[in-house]
Amino acid sequence: MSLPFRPLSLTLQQLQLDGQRVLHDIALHFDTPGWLAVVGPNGAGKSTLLRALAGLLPFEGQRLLGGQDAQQLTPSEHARTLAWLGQSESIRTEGLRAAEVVMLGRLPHQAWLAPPSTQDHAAVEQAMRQTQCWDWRDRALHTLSGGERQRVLLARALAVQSPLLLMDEPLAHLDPPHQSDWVDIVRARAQTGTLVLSVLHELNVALQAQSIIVMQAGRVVHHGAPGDPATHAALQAVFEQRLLIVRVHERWVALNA
Ligand SMILES: Nc1ncnc2c1ncn2[C@@H]1O[C@H](COP(=O)(O)OP(=O)(O)OP(=O)(O)O)[C@@H](O)[C@H]1O
Repeated sequence: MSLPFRPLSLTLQQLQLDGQRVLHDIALHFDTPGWLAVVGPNGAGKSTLLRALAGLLPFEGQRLLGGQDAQQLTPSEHARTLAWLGQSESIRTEGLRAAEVVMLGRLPHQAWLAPPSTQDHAAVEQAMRQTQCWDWRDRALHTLSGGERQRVLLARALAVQSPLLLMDEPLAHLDPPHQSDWVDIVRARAQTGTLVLSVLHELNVALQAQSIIVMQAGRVVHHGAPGDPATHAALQAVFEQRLLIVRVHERWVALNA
């Protein structure tokens, strides 16, 4: 059972990496569950923003979780509250079976050295069935294809059952049917009290989110609904007017111009 939803806020004056200012002047507040997409051109700062929101990078500013300084939470409370799926994650998985990798998502729920509970096993099975990787639960992760592996890593993030779920390029390696499945999964999670923040390069998937955060040159330049003409204008501006956004079968679709 997931924890109750907690609002997440970020007030960031600046974030530097190796002495370079990568993000600046960002204020974001998420006070309801839902699915949001972060988009923008290469190098805009999307991954860095998501890492800052996840508490993985230090910055000048403040991050609040449930109204309190996120640094005040214990590591395991933080890990139960916020699950993270990184871009092209390289975890040391030699010898680990897919189900064991997904079980890593349950660590924040387990007492020190205690074996996984019935609830942990149920959460792993549910997540692996959702991402359709249960059939290869006994296979070593390194023997899986890129898309199969990504579905296992996605299951690991889902198995945490956290109220906040941050994913950087979760659709990497996924074929179109599994991209559609991912949309169904995050929509279902959003409806049951989870905030899903996802960095996406696939604009046509991002346009199905509840809300879109548009970034350019280290800043958030727009935050709005996918059907809002202001969102379309912001997307066209950051992508140098090289896309068209049109309505097809009740959906907004981005076409290369
Ligand atoms: N360690 C670093 N030192 C200096 N600059 C960095 C470092 N890591 C990233 N950057 C720079 O920070 C900027 C933002 O990078 P980030 O990965 O957040 O962009 P992004 O929007 O996710 O890009 P992409 O769409 O290409 O994945 C880029 O210009 C990048 O070159």
